[in-house]
Amino acid sequence: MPTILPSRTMHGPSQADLDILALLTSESSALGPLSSSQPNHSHEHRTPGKKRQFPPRRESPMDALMISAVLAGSGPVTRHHLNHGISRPGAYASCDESRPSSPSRPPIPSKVVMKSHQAPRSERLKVEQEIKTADHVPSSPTDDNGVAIPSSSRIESSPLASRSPIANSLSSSYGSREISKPRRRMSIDPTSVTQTLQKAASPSNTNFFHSTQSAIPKVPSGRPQVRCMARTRIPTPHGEVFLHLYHNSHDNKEHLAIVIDPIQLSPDARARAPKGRREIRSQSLDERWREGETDMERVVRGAYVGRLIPGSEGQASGPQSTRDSQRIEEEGDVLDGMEVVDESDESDILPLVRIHSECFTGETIGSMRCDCGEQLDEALRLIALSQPVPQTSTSTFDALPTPASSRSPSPSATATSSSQPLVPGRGVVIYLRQEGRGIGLLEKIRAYNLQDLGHDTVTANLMLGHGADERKYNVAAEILRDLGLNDGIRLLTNNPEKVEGLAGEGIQISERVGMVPRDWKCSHSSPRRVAKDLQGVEAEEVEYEDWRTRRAGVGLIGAGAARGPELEKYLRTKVERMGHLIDIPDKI
Ligand SMILES: Nc1nc2c(ncn2[C@@H]2O[C@H](COP(=O)(O)OP(=O)(O)OP(=O)(O)O)[C@@H](O)[C@H]2O)c(=O)[nH]1
Repeated sequence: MPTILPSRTMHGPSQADLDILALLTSESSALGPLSSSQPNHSHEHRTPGKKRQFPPRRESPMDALMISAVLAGSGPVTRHHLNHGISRPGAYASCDESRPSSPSRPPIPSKVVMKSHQAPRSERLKVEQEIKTADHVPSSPTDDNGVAIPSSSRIESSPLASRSPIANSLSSSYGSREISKPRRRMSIDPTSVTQTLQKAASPSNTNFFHSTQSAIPKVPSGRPQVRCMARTRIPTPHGEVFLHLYHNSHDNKEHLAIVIDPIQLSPDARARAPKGRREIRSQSLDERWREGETDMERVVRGAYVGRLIPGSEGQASGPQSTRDSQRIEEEGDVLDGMEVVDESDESDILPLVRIHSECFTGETIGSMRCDCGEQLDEALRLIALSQPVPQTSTSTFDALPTPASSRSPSPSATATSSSQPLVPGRGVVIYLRQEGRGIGLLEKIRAYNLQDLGHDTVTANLMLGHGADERKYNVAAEILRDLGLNDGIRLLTNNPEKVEGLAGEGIQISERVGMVPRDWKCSHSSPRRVAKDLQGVEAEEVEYEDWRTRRAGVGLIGAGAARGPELEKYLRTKVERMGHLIDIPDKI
């Protein structure tokens, strides 16, 4: 009877099949022997009680990447294809694939193909060399003061123009990402200004602007120098503010000033403010940084007036002295040899100032170990609050701390109780990077653990070998001076050391305003308790005021949802332009 062979046997293995089988099962195979060809350990000589000896493990030179690529029929792959991707054209574009607006997209092949994003190293080095040569400017141009203008400060008309054809062609074939290095086109990084300042600074100020980041900053003997490097408008729950970033010659921290000055932003606020009110502006930002700087350079660093409008070029500010004399001339205050009316004498509220020290835990993760987050929020709210102009001149107020002044009413209380017309609030939060009262975050975290063992904040600091409070206020004083806020401010604090520290640096503090925790305000002025005795609309109003005080800001963790057209645009851009993995809802 004929034997019925399985179909595979009927066709019989080809010579190629047999060769592959031989290769895979041989001892020298890269994949190692198959189980059927495992060495038979039963033949090994085994001494009783001794562990069995296995031959040394052989690492396969093949890896999953290679195997899957080979199986997908993508041609030769080696493990040295670092930075080469296995990708289908159109990969990462799952949304785009279904988009009707991309009909020109080529059909997606089912086969995976290898696509190199990188040229061979020798060619890449060649391109880099080309670019370096193209960027090299043999003789550095100088500004009018003879100070060399570094390449970072020059506007380059056409960065690719001076490259050789080979660099340009390689640039296009490899994509600009690989070959173009980040380049600055405007003098927003004022290296030349640094040099100018270094000239002006005392010889000991060689670390000004920290040209060597790793160097331990030297503390100059005199007052620290500060410079506002940039400012920008930020919309907040308390209105729009101008964030100023400062560098200084004392430490290598970037301290900040959050300026609230609505007259710079809204004609309505300007109209409501007393006529002589001056804008709070940084002198160091507004001054000329180098000869020939352009308006656009000034606008980009924030030295502009009013607000920036999309599509416009912005109106660059002039150096402050020029602006002031221009303003006086425009307003007709200078009349040949006649009396000059100083409008600044007109009654106005003094700027409210808060010197705030950084607190990552309180401000970022909403730690309830301290009220720093709330204080920051509350300070901005109080500064932005419209208030009546005080009846008596504040300049006669005793500024120095007294027990009575620590209970000084907050501006909100004054604002709501008075029937006087209100003027827009103004002032600044100086945000000092003095985490943990100057000991830094690491040490503060350690201090928290000691506090968890029962010690208070001061003892914990001392146990770690620190002072109870290691903060200084000299940089803050210089920032206030730069903003023109050194001759009469209201200081928002309960901390007498701050008052003394600032006064010692020459800042004239006309009044101290208490920084009352919101919860205390609620329970001590007891709107809820009062509400219990009230009925109807009145009770609702008191309760609403209580809620409003507690939830004054929406920026803090757990305090509510941030919302607004600018935030919406920001989120949309992240999704549409930057590929963030989140769907934009139909209706925001
Ligand atoms: N070392 C240490 N620092 C803390 C602790 N809790 C908060 N801080 C820091 O304290 C600083 C805030 O200082 P506070 O003493 O709360 O307040 P203040 O600014 O001196 O005083 P006010 O102006 O009245 O608010 C921030 O830098 C916080 O990081 C703590 O437990 N230990």
